[in-house]
Parts: sequence; structure tokens; C-alpha cells
Amino acid sequence: MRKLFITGTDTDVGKTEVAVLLLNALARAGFDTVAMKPIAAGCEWRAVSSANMQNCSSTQTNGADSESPRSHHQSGYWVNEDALKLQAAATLQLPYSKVNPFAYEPAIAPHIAAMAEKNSAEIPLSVTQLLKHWQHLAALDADVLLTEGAGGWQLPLNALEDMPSFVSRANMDVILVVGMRLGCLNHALLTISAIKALGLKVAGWVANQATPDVMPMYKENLATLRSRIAAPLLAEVPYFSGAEMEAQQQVWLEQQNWLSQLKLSAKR
Ligand SMILES: Nc1ncnc2c1ncn2[C@@H]1O[C@H](COP(=O)(O)OP(=O)(O)OP(=O)(O)O)[C@@H](O)[C@H]1O
Ligand SMILES: C[C@H](N)[C@H](N)CCCCCC(=O)O
Ligand SMILES: [Mg+2]
Repeated sequence: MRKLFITGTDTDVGKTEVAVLLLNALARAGFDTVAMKPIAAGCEWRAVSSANMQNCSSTQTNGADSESPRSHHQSGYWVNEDALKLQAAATLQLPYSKVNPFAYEPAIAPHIAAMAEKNSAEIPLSVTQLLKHWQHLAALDADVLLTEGAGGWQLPLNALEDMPSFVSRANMDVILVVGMRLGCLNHALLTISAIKALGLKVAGWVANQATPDVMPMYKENLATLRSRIAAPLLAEVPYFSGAEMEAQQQVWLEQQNWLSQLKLSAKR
């Protein structure tokens, strides 16, 4: 199984957009995929009927520990848009709680949301917890396990631990999504340095156009990154919009060779 971690130069740079495109490309090429967004901040309550409560918890951590005490009023669970997109794009269908075990309502830094959580039965956000949930998915029979981070690379988990420790313990290869906007050179180069300092492999990077406005001197900025990042530029993702968006994405996907760059040659 190929284990990939998608990070970005910041929050809102297109990690989920790129992850979904990659999952679509993998599915088209015949790969079985599993996807995970272990930590999501910015969630909505999804009410379910009691008949459909399997694998759900009404605590902020969506069944983050199967041995944990469950809330008494099991009327629903927290869902995040990114996690739902990943869940839908992966070929192996998993219950929501497996895709996103740590779900926080406010759209803020997750460790702060976790600290604000008043439920004493809550499972603390930690490297050990993330690894436990990730290992369940890593044990599944898929070709690729794709894990999306939250925010940028150096995301705090708690007072002592950060997301990179989890990525390092899981020994995932990293894909960096660069949101092509002014300031991205510094963010991208610092992120690459931090990943390499942990001895992790950068599988490649993606230049993503997350807004309709192309930055001034786009080509020169791209060339600057290409000359300084040793890992391959996997794709330049345009800004997709409008009613024809899905069709445009399919056409765009057909023109890409990022799977071979990731050494994932087509299975079919
Ligand atoms: N290539 C693109 N074309 C069109 N819209 C895009 C593109 N990339 C990103 N966006 C839009 O920009 C916003 C942020 O993208 P996205 O949610 O993928 O960011 P993210 O890095 O995953 O953020 P988070 O840190 O919250 O996980 C979304 O509304 C998304 O639809
Ligand atoms: C809510 C947002 N969309 C992300 N899911 C979380 C971003 C955390 C950023 C933390 C930080 O680096 O300041
Ligand atoms: Mg996202």
C-alpha cells in the first residue's frame, strides 16, 4: 500500500481539491483507495435516526476510541465538508467515523477547539490516537491510503505534539499543495525544509490555483519553486468553476501524468 500525506502551504490552498482530483485519477486507473481526514475543524451536526446510528457518536470525537464512553443522546454526529468529499471520492467506502475520527465544530485551530471541548469523556488529540485510527485504515486491502492534514504542515495537536510527528511515525510520503499566491515561495520552501528535516520523502508538489485571479508573474514564481524543490512538480491545477466544472476536471485529468510521477502506473 502506498501511504501519502497531503499537506499545504496554508489552510484553504486546495489540499482537499487536489486530494479529490488525485483520488479520481487513481480510481480511473484502477487503484483501490482509502482516504482519511483525521482532524477536521469546521463541522456541522448531522442528525440521524436511531436506526442509522451505527458507527456514530455524538461526542466531538466521532467514535475516536471504540472503548470510550458514548454520549447518552446519540442523535447524530459531526461532519466536515472535506471529510465527506474524501469519503465519497475513495473507492473503499468507510463509515464517516473512520474517515474523520476527530471532528470539531468551530472553524479554528483544532488543538484550540479540542481544549475548548468541555466533555470530560472526550479523547485527547494526540499522535498515539491519530496513529491508532490511521493504522486501522493502513491494515485495509487498498492500493493507496491518502491522508489529508489540516491547515499547513506544522499543525499543533496539543501542548506538546504536532502533526509532523504523526506523519513521521506513520512514515508517509508527503505531497505539498502550493496555493499559487504572493507569499507562497516562503511558505513552500519552509515546508519542504521542515519535511526533509524529519527524513520524510516529498513525493512531489502541486501548484494549485485556488482563486480565479492568477498571481502576477505566475510563470516566474513557478520556475522559482521548480528550481528550488528537488521533488517533482506533479501537476499545475487550474481554477475550476462553473456548470461545466466536473467535465473540465475529467478532461484535465486525462492530460495528467502525475500517477506515473508518483510511481503508480495504471492497473487497468
Ligand atoms: N483548483 C481549484 N479550482 C477551484 N476552486 C478551488 C481550487 N482549489 C481550491 N479551491 C477552492 O478554494 C477553497 C479552499 O480549498 P480547499 O478546501 O481544498 O483547501 P484546503 O487546503 O483543503 O483547506 P483546509 O485547510 O480547510 O483543509 C474551496 O472553496 C475550494 O473549492
Ligand atoms: C478551519 C480551517 N479550515 C482548517 N480546517 C484548520 C486550520 C488550522 C490552522 C492553524 C494555524 O496554522 O493557524
Ligand atoms: Mg481541506
